[in-house]
Amino acid sequence: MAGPVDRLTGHVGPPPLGAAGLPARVRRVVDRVPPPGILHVGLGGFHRAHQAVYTAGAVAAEGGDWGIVGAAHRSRDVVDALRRQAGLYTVVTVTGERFEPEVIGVHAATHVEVDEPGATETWLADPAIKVVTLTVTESAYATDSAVVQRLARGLRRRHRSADGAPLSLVSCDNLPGNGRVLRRLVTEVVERSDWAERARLLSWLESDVGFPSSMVDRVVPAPTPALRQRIVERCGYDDAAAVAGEPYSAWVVEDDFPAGRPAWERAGAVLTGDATPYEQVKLRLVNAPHSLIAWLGLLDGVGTIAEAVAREDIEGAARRLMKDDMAPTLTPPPGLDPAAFTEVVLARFANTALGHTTAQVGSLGSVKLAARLTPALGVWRSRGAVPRSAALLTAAYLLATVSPAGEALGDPLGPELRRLWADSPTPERYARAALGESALLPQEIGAWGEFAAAVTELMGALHQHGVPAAIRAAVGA
Ligand SMILES: NC(=O)C1=CN([C@@H]2O[C@H](COP(=O)(O)OP(=O)(O)OC[C@H]3O[C@@H](n4cnc5c(N)ncnc54)[C@H](O)[C@@H]3O)[C@@H](O)[C@H]2O)C=CC1
Ligand SMILES: O=P(O)(O)OC[C@H]1O[C@](O)(CO)[C@@H](O)[C@@H]1O
Repeated sequence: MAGPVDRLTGHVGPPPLGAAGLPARVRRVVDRVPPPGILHVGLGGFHRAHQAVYTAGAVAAEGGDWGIVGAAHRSRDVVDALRRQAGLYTVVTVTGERFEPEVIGVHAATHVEVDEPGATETWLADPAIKVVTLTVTESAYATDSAVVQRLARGLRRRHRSADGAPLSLVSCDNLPGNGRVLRRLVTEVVERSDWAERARLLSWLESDVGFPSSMVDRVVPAPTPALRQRIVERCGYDDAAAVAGEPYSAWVVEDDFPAGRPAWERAGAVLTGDATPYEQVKLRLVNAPHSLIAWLGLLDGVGTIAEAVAREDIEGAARRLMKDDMAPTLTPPPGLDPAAFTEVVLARFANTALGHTTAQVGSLGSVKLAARLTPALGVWRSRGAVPRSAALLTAAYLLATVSPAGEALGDPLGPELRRLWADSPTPERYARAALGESALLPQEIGAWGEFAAAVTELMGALHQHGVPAAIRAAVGA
């Protein structure tokens, strides 16, 4: 089938995905979209290239009614595309040499929450839904967030109308103990409510609702128009919901599913009793260096993670952060060697085909630092030793946020930090104000004099002498 005709040029565009059969080189993972069994909140790129891929693999291997209902928050783009494409979209695995498209078709329904208020709650109350997954960014984890409020209301409806059918909610955001955090937040919303059935609802949450923690890992940059164009060229169809990701992918999930789950292990996921050691490794040996590379790169005007890590000084700084300051705070899961893992991570970041921008990884800095850095700092403080690369990470964040690139990073603390910088535009005064007064680090760490001194010194080096000199000052390299 031909695609749309351009009214000005008469040019016939490529057909949309789903309008005709797939080219032989593009595999469709599941033959038919399964009936709904999972509700996913946050229909972003990561979900499409991670949890949906594992679910497609599980359904292909073992079947099951595990179709996904995808809830987008505000943007219609992905929902409209998936509706047009009968739930199909392409995930392309990319490296410099590889371009491997696969078509996923597990989304049974989609909606946009702001356009269809109540739709997420209605699905949550439906006993066909046995699992809820979430990728809503770290900043949505607060009792007053729309996501958490909506989940609490939906669970209340389920408790009433579906006779309390059990289910599990799986956070797939990068937070330590993400399942426990989510359980605590939902519980707090119910506790503070004036709902008459509050006590019964709380005991049902305790007994019948699982909140497994999970470790998620795959670099999935925001999709670009260039990716869409490449798919037209390579696959012969247009796909407005396509997404690209690296070959590496991991998912470790606590096996707490009272109503059952897809056979995700058949697609490579690890089901475990405790995801904590995996989460710690992920946050400290993947996310923390990712952030350091992003902020150092941003300070030097470097656009992508791959370009930044191609610089020997920045790669060296990331390696030292992992080796000196992060690995010694970990109890890794059996079989994981932090030194070998470090090299795997650096090679992943060097993937030039991803085009993962320093601005994307550098966004929402204060929220990410709380998950990626603060717990390790607590360990160092109790040992009485100052982690120098972690101080460089903090200094790079603080300066990048007040740099010309800073405003676009969308950090909730950004406006306050820019005000502090405007009031005290020297590294010394700014560092003191930022570490002392803001909610950047918990008070006990913000008030850790030796760490603050190292941050101040390294911010001075970054500001006056630039990135390479500051890296040398941090670790003597
Ligand atoms: N992109 C990646 O490589 C990885 C992402 N993640 C996690 O997934 C999260 C999302 O990443 P992407 O999908 O790449 O980002 P994205 O920007 O493509 O998607 C974010 C999604 O979150 C939704 N969202 C944000 N605030 C919301 C709210 N208040 N209510 C409902 N939905 C809300 C948005 O609608 C959007 O669908 C990350 O913040 C991270 O926690 C984890 C590992 C890898
Ligand atoms: O969340 P960020 O910092 O934008 O980074 C992109 C993603 O790449 C990863 O580090 C790789 O899994 C994710 O954890 C992270 O979310």
